[in-house]
Amino acid sequence: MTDFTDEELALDPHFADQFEKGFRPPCQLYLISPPVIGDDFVRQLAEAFDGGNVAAFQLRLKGADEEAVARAAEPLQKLCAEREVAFVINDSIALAKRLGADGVHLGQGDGDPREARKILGPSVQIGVTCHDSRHLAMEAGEAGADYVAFGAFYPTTTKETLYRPDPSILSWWTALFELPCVAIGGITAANAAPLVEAGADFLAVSGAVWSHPDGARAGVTAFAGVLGKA
Ligand SMILES: Cc1ncc(COP(=O)(O)OP(=O)(O)O)c(N)n1
Ligand SMILES: Cc1nc(C(=O)O)sc1CCOP(=O)(O)O
Ligand SMILES: [Mg+2]
Repeated sequence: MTDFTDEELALDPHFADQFEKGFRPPCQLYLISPPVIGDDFVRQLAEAFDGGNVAAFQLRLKGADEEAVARAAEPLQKLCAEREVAFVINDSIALAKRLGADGVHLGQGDGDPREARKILGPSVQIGVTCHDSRHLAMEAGEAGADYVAFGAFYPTTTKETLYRPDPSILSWWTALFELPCVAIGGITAANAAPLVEAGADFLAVSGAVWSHPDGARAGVTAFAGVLGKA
């Protein structure tokens, strides 16, 4: 654990200089699977992809054992490859390695990003949960993460959450660092605008897509109006 405060890090020009300032692409959608999926989920995911541009898909099956996640992953990973959507495994560096996933998402208790990099190599995307903490985000950047995730910005029934960042953490991050930031937690097409305006590079969304009353395709399409409008 690096021993310095948020304030010290924020003022450290060397740390900030690790990331070149430059062009930020428009905010994109990062789709998170429901925590439990049925046999029909490949079709639902294809429908979601038909609804608009999705940059990444995270397979997040909480409580399922590795074999079950690996079985579920096979057709989903194939579909993602066909649609040029990055396929990200939640929680498990070992499973991401075994499947040849495009990325792994690590919570604060899911493993060390430096260890993940050693195991997965330079081209696999490593994301790190940073809750509402500038300090955790700077540590993740220093450890070689490819993105940092802040949340939960809004109440959500998908996961029990303890943190509620202000959108200004996104503008603070993007003003200092080129490393992409992800906003997550209770995000809908109706409440996403402040996050996009604050500089989120990705909106990570689950419930608003999978529980959309008109289906997952409409759930993705609903975000078209707010994405990239900062
Ligand atoms: C993009 C993204 N951000 C945050 C999380 C949450 O990760 P974690 O804190 O490890 O919680 P679980 O998702 O494992 O319950 C995420 N999965 N994806
Ligand atoms: C998986 C997850 N992580 C969060 C965090 O705050 O780190 S919130 C969350 C749930 C995301 O699903 P929904 O879009 O349905 O709220
Ligand atoms: Mg996790």
